[in-house]
Amino acid sequence: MTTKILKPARLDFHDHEFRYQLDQLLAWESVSDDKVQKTVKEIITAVRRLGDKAVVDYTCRFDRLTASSMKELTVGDQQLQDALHAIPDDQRKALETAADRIRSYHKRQIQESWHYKERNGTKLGQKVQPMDRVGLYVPGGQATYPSSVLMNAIPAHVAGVEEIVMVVPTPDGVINNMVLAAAALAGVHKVFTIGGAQAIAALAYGTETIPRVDKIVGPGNIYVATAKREVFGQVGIDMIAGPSEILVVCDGLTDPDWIAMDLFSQAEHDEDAQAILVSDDLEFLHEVEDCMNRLVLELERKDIIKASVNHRGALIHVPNLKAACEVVNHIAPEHVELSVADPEALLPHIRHAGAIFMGRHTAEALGDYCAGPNHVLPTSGTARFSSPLGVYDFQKRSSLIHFSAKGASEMGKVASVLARGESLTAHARSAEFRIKK
Ligand SMILES: NC(=O)c1ccc[n+]([C@@H]2O[C@H](COP(=O)([O-])OP(=O)(O)OC[C@H]3O[C@@H](n4cnc5c(N)ncnc54)[C@H](O)[C@@H]3O)[C@@H](O)[C@H]2O)c1
Ligand SMILES: N[C@H](CO)Cc1c[nH]c[nH+]1
Ligand SMILES: [Zn+2]
Repeated sequence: MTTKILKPARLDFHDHEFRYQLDQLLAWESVSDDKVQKTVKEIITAVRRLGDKAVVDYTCRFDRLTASSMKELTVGDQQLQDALHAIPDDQRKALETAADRIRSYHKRQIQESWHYKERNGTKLGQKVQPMDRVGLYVPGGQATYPSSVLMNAIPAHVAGVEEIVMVVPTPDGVINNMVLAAAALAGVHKVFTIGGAQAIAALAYGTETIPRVDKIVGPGNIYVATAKREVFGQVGIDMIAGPSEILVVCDGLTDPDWIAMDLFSQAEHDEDAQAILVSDDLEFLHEVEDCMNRLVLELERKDIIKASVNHRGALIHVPNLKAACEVVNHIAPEHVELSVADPEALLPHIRHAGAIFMGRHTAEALGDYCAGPNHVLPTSGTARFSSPLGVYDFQKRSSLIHFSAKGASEMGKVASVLARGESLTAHARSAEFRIKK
């Protein structure tokens, strides 16, 4: 008998410790890890004090480079265009197809300015405008992500952002041409080959070379996520998009090989990634575990998958699919696959998930690349209050208020009473000056 290398946790909905066991598995300790926070704070302080020099030093240390100035970490326009021409035809076509689909999906998210007029001529509304300058974080530590370039940059472009600055780490100095080609295709304006907390700090505070941005978006590892949380307030951020997660709900009738590989598709991102299968068919859970143990041997990233599945993976037995939806809502996963005969019937019960993949044929991997919706999604339960990255993340709103003389006189009386109730007499008198005598 061969020993199984993958041993995901086995949980049972009816076990009296089920909630406790599940919460233990969900805790992503590293986010609040004191050591990570200390490191990130030190990096941010150094970048604020020393600018480019600190960015270059940390980049050399963490990405194993030998650069001596930011010039060596800056990618010029010509290099982006060269990369676009250098990649093989099939890669260029796939990037273009994905870009077209992402663009056409995101165009539907554009928010327009609006206003209305009251009877006395007063006009009220909201002016929607793009941000001036945004920073895109494209991860690059353990894998390269041309798809994340498209997912970050296209919505920014559709929103009309004037300047799009991208950062991407290049460990050991290896630059991925497809990443640069995607940046050229998506209309990124500036690219720096830096990553981690030093890149986030540079975008948030600016350095001699790196312009300070208004908002930083994009996924990343614990250092990136912790740094984004730390600089929030100085700049806007989109969400905490950390290690990838997949939760598959299956009625036991999908090919177990498909389900095993769907789980691996997210486990292979990161040792901290999380892959969970929930089913009302106990026999099917055993079958999937066997498939996982057979298929993992064929995969290049088996070590990462092993760490992810054995530390954070789970096979959960539930009494029925309604209970499966309760589990989904408790976890609020980044991705949920409804691999069941009638996904529409389950949909009304799903309240919290970054993206919902409907039916046996909808592999989550399609959403990662080319379905059209964004793959930058809330993780670690934050789908309870966060949404996918979208055009709305790159637009901001200002209220519009234009009183007619009659409107100012009428509302002046209301404001006066409220202001005096707050003992703010300058407010009251400012409103009262406009009341018709
Ligand atoms: N949620 C999403 O939308 C989404 C999309 C794509 C990827 N992801 C996730 O993004 C993450 C990418 O992580 P990654 O590591 O591959 O790349 P990354 O670019 O996020 O991190 C690499 C950087 O981390 C920093 N770093 C590494 N070790 C460090 C240390 N000991 N001290 C200080 N800094 C250190 C370095 O500066 C390095 O450049 C994965 O977890 C993946 O699952 C999420
Ligand atoms: N699954 C990731 C989001 O969690 C996105 C991605 C990019 N490439 C492959 N997958
Ligand atoms: Zn993925």
